[in-house]
Amino acid sequence: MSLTFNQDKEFDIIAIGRAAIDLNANEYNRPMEETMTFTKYVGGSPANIAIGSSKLGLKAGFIGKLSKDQHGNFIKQYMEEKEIDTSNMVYDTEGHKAGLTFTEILSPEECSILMYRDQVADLYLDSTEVNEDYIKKAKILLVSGTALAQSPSREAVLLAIQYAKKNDVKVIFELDHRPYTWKSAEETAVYYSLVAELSDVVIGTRDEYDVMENLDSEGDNEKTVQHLFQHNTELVVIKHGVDGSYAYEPDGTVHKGEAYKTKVLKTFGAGDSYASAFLYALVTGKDYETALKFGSASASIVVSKHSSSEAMPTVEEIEQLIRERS
Ligand SMILES: Nc1ncnc2c1ncn2[C@@H]1O[C@H](COP(=O)(O)OP(=O)(O)O)[C@@H](O)[C@H]1O
Ligand SMILES: O=C(O)C[C@@H](O)[C@H](O)C(=O)COP(=O)(O)O
Repeated sequence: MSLTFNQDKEFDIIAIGRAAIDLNANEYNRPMEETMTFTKYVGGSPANIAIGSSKLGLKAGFIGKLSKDQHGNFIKQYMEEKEIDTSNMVYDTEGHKAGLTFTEILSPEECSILMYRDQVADLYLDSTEVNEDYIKKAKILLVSGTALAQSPSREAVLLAIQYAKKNDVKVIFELDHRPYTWKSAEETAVYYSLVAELSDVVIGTRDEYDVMENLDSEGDNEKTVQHLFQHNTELVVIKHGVDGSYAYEPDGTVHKGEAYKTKVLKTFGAGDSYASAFLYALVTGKDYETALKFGSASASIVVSKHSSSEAMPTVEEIEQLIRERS
């Protein structure tokens, strides 16, 4: 049984949350202390997913707040160049800045990100800036967990979810846990659980589900999915890095997705590229096994490249990789 989407909707996906700046180390395979130059890309998990979706041919929109400066302008211009609707991206008027993510590539397997997110504009998105008439036009509302970290963004996202559920819009919750802006593990677990239980699809790594369940050790996938299926969830995706990923259905069916090995330049970007291609496959009516392949292939392509957003692949690139590895 596959998820169904209202095909009469104008947008395939509307994402809500941060659109920020990635600054990826040019001198890599060394500590960031030794990196002297960076390349600037648009970043922010929901923005990356919207960009990836648009590159795959989906009609994508975005709800978010931008800094009123050159960074905000760069983000908006880039997303418009990628044919994302930015009519519901608003500029901050209180001097809040764009989120900056500096990336460190110590080695292909050892990467870390340094996020500057204090008082960032995206967390000041207000409920009055969330438009029901916009959200109702979408097949999917993509919610990023980090947007729940602080008010007023938190309430804006909860309102967006209410609008989605009222208007036959599927809610996809990408857990996207970034500890930097949360006050406590307990608070994170409360809001992650609340939103996951409201969502039609939940996507995350095993570690992120452990955060949602406030566990000190690795949790059990079966227990995770059984809890979520007692609520509104129709599909649970649990990612395990290079070990692959699983898609769980309420009837007990489990689908396994293998990672496609590649020459890794950096490990970040995997999750956002995975999500955009996985959702592309779902929205275009492919089965879950194919959706897992699309997600894994997209991630494999992006981890072999320098950026997350700019590196998002086309359908042809994904299908070619799947064919080559079959
Ligand atoms: N080193 C890698 N090589 C190839 N594919 C990878 C690699 N790391 C991750 N992937 C793919 O990307 C998916 C998501 O990666 P994962 O690390 O689980 O999520 P996130 O990037 O959100 O932390 C994995 O299930 C796998 O298919
Ligand atoms: O989400 C962010 O703010 C940072 C991203 O822009 C960055 O590209 C990244 O870390 C993506 O990693 P992923 O979650 O593995 O896709």
